[in-house]
Amino acid sequence: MMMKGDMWSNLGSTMAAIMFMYAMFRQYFPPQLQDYIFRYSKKLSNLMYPYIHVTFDEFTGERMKRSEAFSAIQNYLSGKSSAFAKRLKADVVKDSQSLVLSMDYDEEITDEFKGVKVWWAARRNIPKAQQFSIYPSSDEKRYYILKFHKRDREFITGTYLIHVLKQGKAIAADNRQRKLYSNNPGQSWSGYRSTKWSHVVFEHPATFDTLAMDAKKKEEIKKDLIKFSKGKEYYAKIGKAWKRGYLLYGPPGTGKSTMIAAMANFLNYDVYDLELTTVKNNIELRRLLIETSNKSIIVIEDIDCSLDLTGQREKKKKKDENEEEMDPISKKAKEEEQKDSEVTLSGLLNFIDGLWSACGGERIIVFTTNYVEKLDPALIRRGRMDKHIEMSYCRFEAFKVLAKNYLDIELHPLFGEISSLLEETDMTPADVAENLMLKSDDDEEDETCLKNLIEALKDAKEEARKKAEEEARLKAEKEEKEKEQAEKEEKEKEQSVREDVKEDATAAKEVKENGVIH
Ligand SMILES: Nc1ncnc2c1ncn2[C@@H]1O[C@H](COP(=O)(O)OP(=O)(O)OP(=O)(O)O)[C@@H](O)[C@H]1O
Ligand SMILES: [Mg+2]
Repeated sequence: MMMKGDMWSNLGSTMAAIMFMYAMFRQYFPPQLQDYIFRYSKKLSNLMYPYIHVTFDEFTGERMKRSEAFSAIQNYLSGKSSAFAKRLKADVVKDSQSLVLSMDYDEEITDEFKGVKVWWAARRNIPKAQQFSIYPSSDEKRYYILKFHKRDREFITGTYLIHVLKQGKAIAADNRQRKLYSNNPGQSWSGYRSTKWSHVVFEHPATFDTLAMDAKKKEEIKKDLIKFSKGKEYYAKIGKAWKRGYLLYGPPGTGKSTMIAAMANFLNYDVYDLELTTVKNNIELRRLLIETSNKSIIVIEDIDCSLDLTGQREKKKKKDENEEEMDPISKKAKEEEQKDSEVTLSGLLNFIDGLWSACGGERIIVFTTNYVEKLDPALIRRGRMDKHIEMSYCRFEAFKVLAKNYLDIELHPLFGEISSLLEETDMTPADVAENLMLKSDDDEEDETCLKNLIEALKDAKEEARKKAEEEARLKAEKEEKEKEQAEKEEKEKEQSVREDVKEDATAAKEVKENGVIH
């Protein structure tokens, strides 16, 4: 057995021999010959080293989009790593209830597929200046390296990598925790991985089952969404970008935002809630669009309030009382933040269907508004907003959904009265729902709720009647006043005509008598 001391002395003498040979080589061989020898020794080592390395960077392209391949590989390897790697990183996913393990940096694992062996390694490059920071660096570069034998090149590039991507995407779909993104005005775009979108986990409980609206209309929307989500080939065939625009309009409290949540839950999509008033200009708008991911709904709420259709935005600036006392840097940052947005209608139209809007695909764009008539026709024409959905006041069909959800009843003797009241009165689903909220666990409460609703509907009906009466009275008053004014004007006109005729007659008489013309 070799002793420790022997081993070190052997290693030392081998190193010394190599260094001696290198020095001889530099001294006695001419530079051209050195080059030649280097080139051939490299070729020789390539011949002797039979492996190929492929790198998969986390961020790719000029705009530094997160690579789909990287994410898929990460997911694929997470399953393998938890079984084989010795050092793992842990992450919480899916309602914070399960842990996903992935291999740690500088760790390597072996994978085997159809009898072919490959090696995967996770690496990262930390910029020198930040190597000693305790916080994760935003410029850190992460990548995976795949190593395989060169004889397997065709199999790996043709079959294995496709298998990895497919599996990775399937695992991602299983673990997917949906997100609600919002654009953050404070955040900067410095650092190549930063984004203005910040997110929280999307956990809205609304579904199409709980959405109160006409059943036929609901089915139609669901069908439309399914057709869209399965339409990749169809959209490619007809040469259209894979996206669809929905315009939801109706009075406040009729379920427009609830519908968006139901759509996202139905399709399992992320939601990007775009606050247009904080977007500085069209370029920033385009960049925000590019940074959205596939399978997402981009929402612009109250579009009529966020964009003045002449191209100028509403002035929102309020003078901050403390602004005078601020130091110059904070003041500049504040001014920058408060600057009026310069997003124009044409910028928004470009966002919806310009060339950039086609990057990625599988996106739904939803606009909501309370006043559809205020919108520029160019914004809502078919092709941009493909489907217009009116969210209206609660009628009996919608009420039945709410009664089932809130009180768990499908039939009740009071339904008849409620039905006719709902046909005569405009009450929003939000108001109906409020009346159906149980105030205690008492079983008798169902009936109390329905009676309360009937009272509320009667009050609303009475109020609407009074309002209509008042409006009719005001209208009649206005018409009476207009009539009086018109009569007065008519009389004055007649009077002035009469006076003119009289004056003319006097003048004619004077001419006749004196031959004078005034
Ligand atoms: N159609 C509906 N089905 C079920 N619940 C509804 C419906 N409409 C309204 N609601 C209830 O009323 C509340 C308010 O609705 P929502 O925020 O979706 O209205 P909105 O149309 O987006 O209003 P706004 O125009 O003010 O944004 C929701 O939390 C929901 O509980
Ligand atoms: Mg809303």
